[in-house]
Amino acid sequence: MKTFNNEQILKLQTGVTDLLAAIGDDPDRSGVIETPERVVKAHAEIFAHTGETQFSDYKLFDTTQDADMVVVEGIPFYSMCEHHLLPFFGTVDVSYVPDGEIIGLSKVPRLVDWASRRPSVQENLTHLIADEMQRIVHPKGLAVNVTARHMCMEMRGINQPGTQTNTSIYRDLLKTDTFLRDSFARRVSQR
Ligand SMILES: Nc1nc2c(ncn2[C@@H]2O[C@H](COP(=O)(O)OP(=O)(O)OP(=O)(O)O)[C@@H](O)[C@H]2O)c(=O)[nH]1
Repeated sequence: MKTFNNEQILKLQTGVTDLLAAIGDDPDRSGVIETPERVVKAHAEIFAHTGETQFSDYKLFDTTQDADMVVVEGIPFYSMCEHHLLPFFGTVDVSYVPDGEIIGLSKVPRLVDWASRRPSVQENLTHLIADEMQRIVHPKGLAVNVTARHMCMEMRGINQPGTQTNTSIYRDLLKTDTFLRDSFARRVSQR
């Protein structure tokens, strides 16, 4: 969780109070009187890694099994669209072919969580996860697949509940080796 300083807390609380007043609500009514404080706490979690450029909570291990493909699939994520500050959420699938080193398995969902907790768009989230996997593991091949629902498309605007969006990145062996690429694509499409 992020720790906001006093100036940030005051700005956030004032912003929420002003927003409530601006939409025609009464910021002093009992139901919302503590809302600015709650929103600060919620934002400290939701936007915990805003501005951070490198994921650091990982461990690597040596391996000699460098021909195998590792897949961590169906990792849930929740993020916030940077255009409307509304949630987008779904699942991430990550696959890589190690080149002498493997990452601790739990660190892949941790990386996804780290990347998600900032204002973003789905394409940039997909790239951030891929670029950090690349930097950390230096794999022979890498694939990242993100499937999401966007509340900015469901509860407003075009108003299309259930629409799913998909973004994917394939690099090196996972792009050029048809067996590896197709087996990853088949796994994630069958889920
Ligand atoms: N490519 C991409 N677009 C996104 C994402 N999240 C939101 N958007 C889009 O950002 C666009 C913003 O367009 P604008 O025309 O500036 O905003 P708007 O008037 O609210 O657009 P509508 O949603 O069409 O009503 C919309 O088309 C959204 O669907 C995302 O993760 N990736």
